[in-house]
Amino acid sequence: MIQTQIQPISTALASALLNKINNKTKPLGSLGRLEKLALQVGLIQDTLTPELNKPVMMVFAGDHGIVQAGVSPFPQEVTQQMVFNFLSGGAAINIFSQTNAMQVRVIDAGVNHHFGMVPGLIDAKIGMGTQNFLTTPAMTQAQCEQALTVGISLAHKEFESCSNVMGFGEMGIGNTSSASALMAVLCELPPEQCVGRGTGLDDAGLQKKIDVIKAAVAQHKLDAKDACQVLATFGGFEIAMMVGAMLGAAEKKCVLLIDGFIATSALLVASKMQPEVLEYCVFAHCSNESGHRLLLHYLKAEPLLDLGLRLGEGTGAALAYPLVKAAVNFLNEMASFESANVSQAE
Ligand SMILES: Cc1cc2ncn([C@H]3O[C@H](COP(=O)(O)O)[C@@H](O)[C@H]3O)c2cc1C
Ligand SMILES: O=C(O)c1cccnc1
Repeated sequence: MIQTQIQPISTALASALLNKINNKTKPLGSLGRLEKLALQVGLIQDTLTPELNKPVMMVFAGDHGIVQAGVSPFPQEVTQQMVFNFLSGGAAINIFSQTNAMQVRVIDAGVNHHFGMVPGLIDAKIGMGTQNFLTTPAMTQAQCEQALTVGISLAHKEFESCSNVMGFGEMGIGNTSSASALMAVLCELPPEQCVGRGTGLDDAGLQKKIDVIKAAVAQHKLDAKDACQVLATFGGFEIAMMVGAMLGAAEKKCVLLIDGFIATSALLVASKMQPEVLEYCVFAHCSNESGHRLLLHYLKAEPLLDLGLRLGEGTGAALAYPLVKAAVNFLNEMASFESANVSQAE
């Protein structure tokens, strides 16, 4: 059903890259995580001189029927209001992307609003928000497949316009509930460990959200191995499209910048479909959303930043991008012991 073929990254240049890194004018290993990043990007691009071109931040927006169960403190219309905010450049993701020279794409994957022709908005609407997954699957298999296919082609389009580094962000009131349900089923974990306060639920709100996710997981009795069905049942249109875009980007050997809890839940789904996608990922940060740390641990991912963010939109991914750039730049531009005439350790 998935039309992507992701190659495992070639390790042919691993020792040459390590050699290049180790010969830079610094004590062995002293650039820590940046050295691992430089190696990863070199391997992804299969070159000793990687380049990061046209970084793009793809922000997928969609609405969620599960909001009817009272799982978010914010009303659903915030999703469409934030889409307008993204388009006029006023959201956190606009500011951080601009800070780091990343282009922002705003994609309507399934917001419950008729936008009509709005300049700058990519119309990829699958539906007017999902169904309430407490009672029925969030979307049909056909809608899920359509979202995946469109996501793949959006990433391919960016690659064809010369982008080889892509960040993934989202907007959708209620989507931490989707992400929690996806995590609980696919990681086979108790919902309590996967549910957090989202945009700021109080203790009673959190307990209610846990009860809702528990009831939904119990109601659908899904097979953890059927990632497509799990995605269709609990996903949002923006999450499903992000899954497709991640697979499409990895197929083209791009560097993927993975944001917070929701983007990581999309990657979890993608990794169940094609595990090789993980080799292309840079895990930007650990969100304060309860569940993200455990999800990262499950994926054996080491996040770069831990800033107490809990926003989404791609903000963590945009903030981590300069570290990836710094890694590539040191690999390409830093002097070696030989070129700078510096003595090595004895
Ligand atoms: C103004 C505003 C801007 C946001 N930007 C991202 N989110 C984040 O919060 C939402 C998920 O939280 P929950 O599941 O609790 O609704 C998503 O839209 C996510 O991107 C926002 C939320 C709000 C209110
Ligand atoms: O980590 C995230 O992506 C997140 C956390 C809380 C609310 N929205 C997004």
